[in-house]
Amino acid sequence: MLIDGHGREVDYLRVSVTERCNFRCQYCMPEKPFSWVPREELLSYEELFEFVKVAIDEGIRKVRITGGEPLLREGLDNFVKMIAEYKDGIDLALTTNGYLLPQVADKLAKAGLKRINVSLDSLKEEVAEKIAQKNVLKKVLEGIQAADDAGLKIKINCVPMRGVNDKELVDLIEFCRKREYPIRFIEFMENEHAHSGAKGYTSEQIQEIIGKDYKFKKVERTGSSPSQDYEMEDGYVFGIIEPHKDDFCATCNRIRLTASGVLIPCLYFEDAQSIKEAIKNKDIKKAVEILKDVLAKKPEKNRWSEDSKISSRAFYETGG
Ligand SMILES: Nc1nc2c(ncn2[C@@H]2O[C@H](COP(=O)(O)OP(=O)(O)OP(=O)(O)O)[C@@H](O)[C@H]2O)c(=O)[nH]1
Ligand SMILES: C[S@@+](CC[C@H](N)C(=O)[O-])C[C@H]1O[C@@H](n2cnc3c(N)ncnc32)[C@H](O)[C@@H]1O
Ligand code: SF4
Ligand code: SF4
Repeated sequence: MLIDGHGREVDYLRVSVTERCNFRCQYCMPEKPFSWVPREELLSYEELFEFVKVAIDEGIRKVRITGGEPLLREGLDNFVKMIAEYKDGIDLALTTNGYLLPQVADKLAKAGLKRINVSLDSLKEEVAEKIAQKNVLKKVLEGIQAADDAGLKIKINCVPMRGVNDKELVDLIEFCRKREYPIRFIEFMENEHAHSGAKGYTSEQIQEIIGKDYKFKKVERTGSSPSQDYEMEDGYVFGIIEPHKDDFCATCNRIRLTASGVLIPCLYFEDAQSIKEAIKNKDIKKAVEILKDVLAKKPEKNRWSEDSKISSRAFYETGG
């Protein structure tokens, strides 16, 4: 079992397999072109898997593959298979923008993937294009359908943006309710990499918008999810991820590994340590040592309310 410096059990590893992306979402990426970390600096799937094995052996029970856009990295189904076959009962999931799912959903399900969280910010072609800076909606919707047909459990993530998709929250809820997908609205987290004009909503404002059309009540928090759930009168549950608060940090159960081997103890903190050399040298003892040290130094909660209101972490690098 992995216990952090605040006595919390950490059993959730988020692994980013690439920082590259085929979208340029205005809340995540800069307007100006920028260069990626060179490919040779990334860990191979075999190397990432070496660390995943170490982490599972030490007590990780939930692994989420993310990015950038994880489906851009070739051979992802093999990576999924390696993890799925390593140990029974691992909650193995993926977070994706969905664009490439039509081609790969079935392969991923066959490889052992169980769950998939898809970002869907709009049901209008031109709005989706404005957010992603690319005409994406048709492929994303096909991708969600392909994942559903492949038997994957689906959740939808949406970042409400001021003056962009804020008129569509109810339509998005209806889309998800019909298909029995939970939807989570994520408060836009201000960060140095997002488009300069990007503005989001607080949880209270999101509730106010949804409250014009629905009655709902807060669901008591259980487990470690950062999402605060709300139940509608017919029992449909949607969530709001409220990163500007820190109440969910008390039950934080997660750490993050970037594609270049950096182990990040908290979404908000600059402190991180690399496991790259240890893994490349097949020094498992050292990898475990670094993992435990990162956990020992894991902060108690985010410092959003104390520090500057802009995070310097890039979401496409940490995997969200
Ligand atoms: N502040 C904060 N936000 C988080 C954390 N984990 C996830 N989020 C936010 O929630 C978004 C969606 O997360 P997902 O990738 O869907 O993963 P998840 O919410 O753990 O998914 P489930 O396993 O289905 O509960 C992330 O991109 C972040 O914006 C966290 O530890 N802290
Ligand atoms: C970084 S993306 C990586 C996976 C995949 N490309 C996707 O978009 O689902 C993971 C999640 O981070 C969220 N995200 C990115 N930038 C964000 C921001 N500034 N504020 C809140 N959520 C953000 C996205 O909406 C997405 O749900
Ligand atoms: S949120 Fe996901 S899809 Fe959008 S730019 Fe960031 S990594 Fe790409
Ligand atoms: S903000 Fe940091 S401490 Fe809080 S839940 Fe996220 S990773 Fe954990």
